[in-house]
Amino acid sequence: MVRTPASKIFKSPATTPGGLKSSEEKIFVTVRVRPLSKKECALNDQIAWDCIDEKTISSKHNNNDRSTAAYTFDRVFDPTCITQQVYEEGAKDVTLSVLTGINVLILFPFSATIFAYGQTSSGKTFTMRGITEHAVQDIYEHIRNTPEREFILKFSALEIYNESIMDLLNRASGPLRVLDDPEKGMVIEKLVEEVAKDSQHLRSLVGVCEAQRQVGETSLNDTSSRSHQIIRLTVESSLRECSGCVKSYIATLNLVDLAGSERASQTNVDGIRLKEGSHINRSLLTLTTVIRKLSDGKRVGHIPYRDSKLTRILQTSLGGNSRTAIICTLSPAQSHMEQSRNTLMFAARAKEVTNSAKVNMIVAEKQLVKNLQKEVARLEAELRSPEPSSPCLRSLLMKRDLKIQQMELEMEELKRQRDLVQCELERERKMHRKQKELDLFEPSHQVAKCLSFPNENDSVLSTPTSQNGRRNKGRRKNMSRRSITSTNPSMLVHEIHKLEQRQKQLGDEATRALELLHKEVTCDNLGSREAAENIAKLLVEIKEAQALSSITEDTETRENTTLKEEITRLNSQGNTIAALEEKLENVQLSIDKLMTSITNNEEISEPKTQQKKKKILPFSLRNSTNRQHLLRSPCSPHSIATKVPEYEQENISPLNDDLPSGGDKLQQYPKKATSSGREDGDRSSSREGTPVSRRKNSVNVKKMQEMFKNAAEENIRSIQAYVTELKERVAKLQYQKQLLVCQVLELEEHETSTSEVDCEDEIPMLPWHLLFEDQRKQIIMLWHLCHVSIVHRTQFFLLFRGDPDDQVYVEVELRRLSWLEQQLAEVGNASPALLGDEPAGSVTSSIKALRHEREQLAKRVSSRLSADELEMLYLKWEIPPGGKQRRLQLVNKLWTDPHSMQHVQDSAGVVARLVGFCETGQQALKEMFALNFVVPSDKKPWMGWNLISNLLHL
Ligand SMILES: Nc1ncnc2c1ncn2[C@@H]1O[C@H](COP(=O)(O)OP(=O)(O)OP(=O)(O)O)[C@@H](O)[C@H]1O
Repeated sequence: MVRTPASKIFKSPATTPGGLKSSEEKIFVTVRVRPLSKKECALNDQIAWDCIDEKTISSKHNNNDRSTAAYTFDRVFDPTCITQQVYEEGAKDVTLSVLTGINVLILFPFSATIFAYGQTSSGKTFTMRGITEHAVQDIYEHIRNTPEREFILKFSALEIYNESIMDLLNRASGPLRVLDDPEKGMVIEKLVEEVAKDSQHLRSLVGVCEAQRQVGETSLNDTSSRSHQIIRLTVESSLRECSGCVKSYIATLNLVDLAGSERASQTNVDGIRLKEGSHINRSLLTLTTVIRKLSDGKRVGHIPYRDSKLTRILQTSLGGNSRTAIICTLSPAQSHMEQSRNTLMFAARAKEVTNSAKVNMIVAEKQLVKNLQKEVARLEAELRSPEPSSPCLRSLLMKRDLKIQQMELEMEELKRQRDLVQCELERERKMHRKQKELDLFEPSHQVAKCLSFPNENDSVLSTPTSQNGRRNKGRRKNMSRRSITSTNPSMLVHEIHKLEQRQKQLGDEATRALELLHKEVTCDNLGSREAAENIAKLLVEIKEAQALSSITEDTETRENTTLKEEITRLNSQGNTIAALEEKLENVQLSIDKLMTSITNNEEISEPKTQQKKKKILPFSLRNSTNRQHLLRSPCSPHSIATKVPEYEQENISPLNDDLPSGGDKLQQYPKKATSSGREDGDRSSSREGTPVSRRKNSVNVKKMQEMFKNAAEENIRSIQAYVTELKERVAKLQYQKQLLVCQVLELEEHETSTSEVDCEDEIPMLPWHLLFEDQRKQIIMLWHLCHVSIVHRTQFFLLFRGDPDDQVYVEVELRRLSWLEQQLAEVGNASPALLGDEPAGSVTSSIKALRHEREQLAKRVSSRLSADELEMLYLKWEIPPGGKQRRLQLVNKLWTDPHSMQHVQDSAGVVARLVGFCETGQQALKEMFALNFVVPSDKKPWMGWNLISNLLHL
């Protein structure tokens, strides 16, 4: 027999089973009147008591004192009542309160007490035996009817004999001490407690105790109990399958069979029996006193629990945290009238006693904490165990892991959303900053930067037809969108207008220069006829070019035009610009011819050359604008200073009034000789046509011819340079127009796709990881909509996890699926076959192919997964046990919820196991996805999907 100290059981709990303060519950008091015994009958003893009804008993022969003649109790059992009835109506509720009356979530001590009180031979032992038997019976019946809970019944028993506490399971241990434990309350030291294996075992233990109890013969009772007996059943209960919380409790049932009060005169005892009777009576007297005091409501005063072992042990049951029932037994005999009356008086007092939890509240709370700590320690130990002891716990752990995973995903999603918001915020900040900058600075600063020619590599206008073009298109798209959005449209318009104005200025200058040149050549026969014709032709062409470029006119009226209006205007002038370009080419050719003709000119006459020299000067000087570097005459200050020092000796003065005076180098020019003017040196006395002067003139003419030639060449070169610049500007204009058209198209597309109102300003590109997340979600949804192979989905999902190098693959996949989805939407039932070679098929065939794929995967379940893994998956994916085709059910659940990333992740995990996807060789697999760049309309197979599926031997 395994015995453990039961001291812990004897404690003083202080709260009710519900965890609340104990209710103000009175002790349940019943009276049982036994039949007249044989002896009493033999003595012709009369029945002194009359059970008037179920609750009232009265004395038959005490008519003089009506006030005490009738006693009312919770129940009065007359002699005909059997013990079962007494149990059912007087003790059962209290008994079951240790089993059903408790619904606490924690370990918690509670006690129920049933005891029999009455004079000797009144039937206490007789009644309590029956009560114990029925209680045991009910307890085990309840255990049988409550399979969800696990019960442990522990048995201990003691007797108080002559004020000594004896262990009825271990009498050899001798008298036991009563101890006051600060946490547990009152405890009986070293009291043995034994686990009852079953009801039979429990009954045998009860039998052992009865056998051990002190019994003696008195004149009133052959087997008179000479001690108070307390049988204690401790019930520990817990839920077999706990769902996250601790639902266990502990409660005790005290079955007390008191010794009977007796009068020595009646029992005719002496010696030991007398002594026993004396102790019995004394302890019963204390009990009576305690009850009387408790019933008087004088709890604030001293309650003499400690005056006897009995009251000390029953302290909790009397006014403590206990449900208590007292069965007062009565002999009906007239001869025991007074004793019976005392019993009834005791019963009446007991009826007024109310149990309360106040007394041991602190102790109970400490106990509560301790019990909780114990339970936590137990659960922690179980969790630490490598092998969870019960399926219930395994399931719990798995659910917890899933929950953690789910929370992690939610956290990731929250982080992603946070990043998006931050990105948006940053965008707003940039917009704000930019707006401030625009307010502060000259627009052209930024516009000039924006409008600068792109690098050769940034072929913005090229169409993305090549593979590289496709790969880069996404980047280009972002780049061009960025360039659009980083430019203020009004600034672009402004810049276009400025450009056009400058172009107009150039044209004007060139025209003026040519007009003068033409005049010089034609009027003064300075050049050859061919040169003159060339210049005339050139002039016409320049004017035509100017006329064509008159598109730049009225810029002031277009200051307020919008970017789109400007683009429309430039578009409408596409032919004009092209014509201008062509015209400029002609101008270039004419200039070349002119250059050639002037260079080869040998027919320039000397006087005309001299006249020409005089008249050329104004031309160049009139054009001394900010564009002097373009048009320069032979007499221009720069040319004179550097190329014709002879002029300083020839006293030739400029004829133009526009010439600058004072401090200018032109003051050094020789004055023209006049009839009225004084001449100095050889030049003053010389005459035109004289041999000397002719000789001199001949020399000078040659020099002048040379100078003119040089000046003309230089002027033409200047015009050439102008034309070249003009051509460049026209080309730039053309380029800008095309760029703007592209940007506007992109802008419109962007506006349509995002519905963002403010797209004209800068929109920072999303960080790749955010873009990836978004694109991957789209892809997952498109896979679902297009019934794409789940192996393909798995491969793609596991291979492309957001690495920057994945960008092109993700984009291609997205485009491909978008196309496919579009086809499905447009054609209705036309869709590329999932695993076939034809890109066009039907939705039905795709679904069929997908179903076939799932069936194939289902066949792999048993071979690829262990039994344990499979069971876990069934549990996780909620495949009911005992169902048909559970493997197929499992596979059919995979990849069915595109909205849940957790579902997708889990699905990919399972499919990867089934197809044997391994982490190695990922790059090679990625390359396979890259193979599928063929446009489906090319009637070529979707190599990516087929190839991978074939590799997986499906
Ligand atoms: N309700 C009853 N019906 C029939 N017989 C009874 C009943 N109650 C008691 N008896 C009989 O009365 C006798 C005395 O009963 P019991 O021993 O139970 O009295 P007791 O109160 O325990 O006495 P003590 O205090 O001396 O131990 C026994 O023989 C018992 O069988």
